[in-house]
Amino acid sequence: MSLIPATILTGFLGSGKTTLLKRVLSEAHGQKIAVIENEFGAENIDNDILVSDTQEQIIQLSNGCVCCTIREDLRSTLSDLAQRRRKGELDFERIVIETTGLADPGPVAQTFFMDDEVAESFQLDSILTLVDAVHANEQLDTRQEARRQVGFADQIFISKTDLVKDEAIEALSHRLKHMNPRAPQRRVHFGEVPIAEVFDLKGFNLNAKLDIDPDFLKADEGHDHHDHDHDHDHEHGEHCDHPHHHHHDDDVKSFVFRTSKPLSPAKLEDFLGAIVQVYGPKMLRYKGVLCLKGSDRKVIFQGVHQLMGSDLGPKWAPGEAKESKMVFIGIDLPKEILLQGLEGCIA
Ligand SMILES: Nc1nc2c(ncn2[C@@H]2O[C@H](COP(=O)(O)OP(=O)(O)OP(=O)(O)O)[C@@H](O)[C@H]2O)c(=O)[nH]1
Repeated sequence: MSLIPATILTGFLGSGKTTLLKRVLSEAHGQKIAVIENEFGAENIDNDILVSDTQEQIIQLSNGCVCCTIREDLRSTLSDLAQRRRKGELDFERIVIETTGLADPGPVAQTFFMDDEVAESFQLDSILTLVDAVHANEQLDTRQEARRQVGFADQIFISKTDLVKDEAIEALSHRLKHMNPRAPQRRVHFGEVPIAEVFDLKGFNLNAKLDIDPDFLKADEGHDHHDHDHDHDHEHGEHCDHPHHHHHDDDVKSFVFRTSKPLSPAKLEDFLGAIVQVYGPKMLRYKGVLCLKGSDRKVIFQGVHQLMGSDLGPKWAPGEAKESKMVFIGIDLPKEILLQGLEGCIA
């Protein structure tokens, strides 16, 4: 049986991974695609966003990051999928793994080489990295995960170019080229991209990854992911000596707000508008599915720093509990202020 091509979709928080994936799934008519969704927060919002008419299998790996704490889940999920496919219980031709925005793609890619069972069934086709034209410079300046995502990319997609001047995009593109000269770059508008530039790129080049990470093919016992007091901030992933070390669980935290009472759209707009003015820089990512008073449809609300927006989602299903849930991911977020303020937005 031929190997199942696998694509790792990565990119910092809110860079447009789900938007691109949704687009690809709806365009890839006739292809059966299994999707592994990994979210950092305790609630899976992407599931609500990723409603698609195609028949892909969507498997959730929530509440932990696939590159570290739940890496074993990824391994077992992949072998389980391959086994069920062999038995004829599942039918899919390829797999896409959407990582959390805080994932280091290195260890995720490693799974395809280090684990015999996975390696026997899957072949890593490429790592696709979304780069948010609005926030990338700051993310690359401050977050090692963002730099690793660019360093490991086989293909870079620059999103949100509609919000940024051309000169700024060119400067960003230049910076990305400097960080990763091998990866072709392409601008994408709300995930619009020809499918031929997403699948079967045969882009994964092991030698290039070994340049970035000489330990890529070594078993990582002894690597402790969270117990390091140094953070090697190299612009070039290529020169990082300690690629497995990262800190996202330490400084980035998430929490969830839930209510089963409808929210007032006006109060919510006022409150969130004010909150992002003050705490926007710390608000790496927030998203939610909301039940607003006067609306029979779900409202999908989300943002990155000061940039927020909402879309109408599907209708609440008959009998479905109309619960609003919002996940906030950030650094030193004022959890109590946010939770109390949101309570105050109940209609
Ligand atoms: N203006 C603009 N907005 C975009 C574009 N692509 C995505 N977005 C918006 O950016 C926000 C984040 O997009 P997502 O696709 O959810 O990002 P993500 O990378 O999946 O986010 P996480 O999984 O939370 O890390 C959403 O509000 C999108 O509508 C784009 O090209 N232009």
